[in-house]
Amino acid sequence: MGTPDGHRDAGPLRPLDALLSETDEVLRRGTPAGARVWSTGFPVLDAVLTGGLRSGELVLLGGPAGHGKTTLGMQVARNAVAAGASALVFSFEHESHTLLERLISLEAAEADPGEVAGVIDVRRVLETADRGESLQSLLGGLRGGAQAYAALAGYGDRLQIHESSGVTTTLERVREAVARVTETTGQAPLVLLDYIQKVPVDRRGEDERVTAAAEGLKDLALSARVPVVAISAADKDALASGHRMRAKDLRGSSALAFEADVVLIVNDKVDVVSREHLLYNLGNIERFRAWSVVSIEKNRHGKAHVELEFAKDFEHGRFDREGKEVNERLIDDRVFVS
Ligand SMILES: Nc1ncnc2c1ncn2[C@@H]1O[C@H](COP(=O)(O)OP(=O)(O)OP(=O)(O)O)[C@@H](O)[C@H]1O
Repeated sequence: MGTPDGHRDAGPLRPLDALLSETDEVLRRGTPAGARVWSTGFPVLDAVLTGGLRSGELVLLGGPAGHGKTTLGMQVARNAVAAGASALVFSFEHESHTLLERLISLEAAEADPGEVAGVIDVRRVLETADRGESLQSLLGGLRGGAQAYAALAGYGDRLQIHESSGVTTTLERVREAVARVTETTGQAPLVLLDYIQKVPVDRRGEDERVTAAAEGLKDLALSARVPVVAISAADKDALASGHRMRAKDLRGSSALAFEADVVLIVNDKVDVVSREHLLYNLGNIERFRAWSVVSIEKNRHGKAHVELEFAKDFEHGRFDREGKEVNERLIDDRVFVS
């Protein structure tokens, strides 16, 4: 039986000689024989991840509330689609029209990083329209709107948003939707799930539920040969001020960190730089507020404990793609609190 990326399904047991000839056969067909790789669209992040996100991987994206997890996840999904792949977003948090408003502005800014319409401009135009005008014509009135509309329309069904429910969107429904998108678009999608603690699982305690959800998503990544990027909420204690969020602060953290292949934690730079950078140059506080630090805390196929920084452009629902390694010393855990 064939699989989405052309590997022959020989069942779970693989003698080495069969594995060698199977790999040889795949290569001779002109197909890559390893995992499929989805570029994140962020060159420095791709470099750390040795190319991008891989089929079979569970990637956790954590961080304190409101610090850009959804923004980063949506941008990675959009970048994959812009590069010709497909993506499926399970959104337990936002309605699809809210994500569409962000996507329109993000797309406009990606085409022209100048003074294009922000998310708020897009929302205002859509919410106040009352003359029966078409979406294309409304967006045509916004700077960058026409290009954004054309790009999004061009993606067609390769980007799909699933308005998920913490009651009915079980792992089984997630699995079915991935299979459906694979079938209709002809390619296995990058999967973004926002967020893992919302997936309904029939277990008692929170840790048990998160464990079951993480196991289920890892299993899905392997069996459907897709990367699953799961956004994760922080534990209550980690939300206290003066704390650098780490993988151990994710809700249900022990199972999450164990199951995940890659763990990315987003923090505001101003919250995580060592205090000497703030004390002796007060201008740094304002400068650091404009940046987020993405810490690669776990990376099964490459270097871990790398700190990257990206300029925020939340006004356009995005981060600047040209990030870099953080130069400043970061605090380890607890910040100095006077
Ligand atoms: N139009 C806008 N202009 C500027 N900032 C905005 C705009 N819209 C949203 N933001 C900010 O962007 C930030 C990132 O939002 P995002 O939804 O990505 O965060 P998150 O980490 O996923 O949050 P949560 O944990 O609440 O889901 C938020 O702090 C929000 O206040």
